[in-house]
Amino acid sequence: MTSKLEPYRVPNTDAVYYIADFISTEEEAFLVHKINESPLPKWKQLSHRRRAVLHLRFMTAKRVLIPEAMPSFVDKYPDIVGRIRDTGAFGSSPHGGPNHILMNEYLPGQGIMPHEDGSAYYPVVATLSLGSHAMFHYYRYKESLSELSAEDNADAGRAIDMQPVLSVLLEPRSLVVTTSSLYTNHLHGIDGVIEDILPPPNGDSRELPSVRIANAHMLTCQDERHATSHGGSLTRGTRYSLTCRDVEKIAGGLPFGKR
Ligand SMILES: O=C(O)CCC(=O)C(=O)O
Ligand SMILES: [Fe+2]
Repeated sequence: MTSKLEPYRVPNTDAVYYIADFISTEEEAFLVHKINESPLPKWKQLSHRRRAVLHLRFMTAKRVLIPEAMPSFVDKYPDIVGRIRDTGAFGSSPHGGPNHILMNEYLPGQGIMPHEDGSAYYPVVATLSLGSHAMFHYYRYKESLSELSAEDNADAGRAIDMQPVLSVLLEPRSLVVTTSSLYTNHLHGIDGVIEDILPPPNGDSRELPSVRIANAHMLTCQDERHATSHGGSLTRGTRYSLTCRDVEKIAGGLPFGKR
C-alpha cells in the first residue's frame, strides 16, 4: 500500500487502514440528507436491512459495470471519490479509484453477517461511515476439515472461526480501507446489536465479550474514546455506510482508464 496511507495503518495488520474524520460534520449532515432524499426505487429491502445500490455506476447480473454518472454528492460536494483516489488506496487497481458505491442502511439492532465481498472487485474496499459508529470484525475460516463439526459439514460451507482476528471501531465520518489478505481470504461483519459493550481494558472481562479494538488509539470521537479506554457501552444510532470499490470489468469493453 502507498506511503500516504502508512500513518493510518491499524496495528497488528498490514491490510487495514483507518482514517478518522475523513469528512467534516457539515459534509456528513449533507450526505445523510442527500441519502434520505434519494428516490425509493433505489433502495432494495434485504431481509434485515435496506441497501441502496446508489449505484453510482451500475453493475449487471453478470457483474459487469455499465458506466453511469455518479451523483454529485459523492464526486463533487463532497468529493469522496477524489479524496479516496488521493489516498492511493486504489493506486494499483485497474481504474485507479472507486467506480462503484453500494450504500447500506443499518437501524439500531441491524448488522451484516460475516461474508466476503467477492472477486468481481479489485481487492480493496474503502468504507465511509455516516451517522453512527459500528464495531467491525474480521474473521478467518477454520483451517482444516477436521475442525469442522458435523453440522458445519452438513452446511457444506467453510466453517468460520467466530473469534475475530481483528476488530476495529468505525466512528461516524471515518474511512476504513480493507486490502490484501483481509479482503481476499477473510470475512467481515457487524453484529446486529443495539449497543456495543466494551470491557475495561485491564479489568475482569470474564463476563463480557473480550473485544480488543485494534484502532483504539486512532479514535477521535469523545464517546468512542471513553468507551474504549475505560470500558462502557456505545449505543447504535442509524448508520449509513458507503462501500467504495473498483469493478474490474466494464460493459462494452470501454475501459475507463485512469483519470
Ligand atoms: O457497512 C459496512 O461497513 C460493511 C458493509 C459490507 O460489508 C458490504 O456492503 O459488503
Ligand atoms: Fe462486505
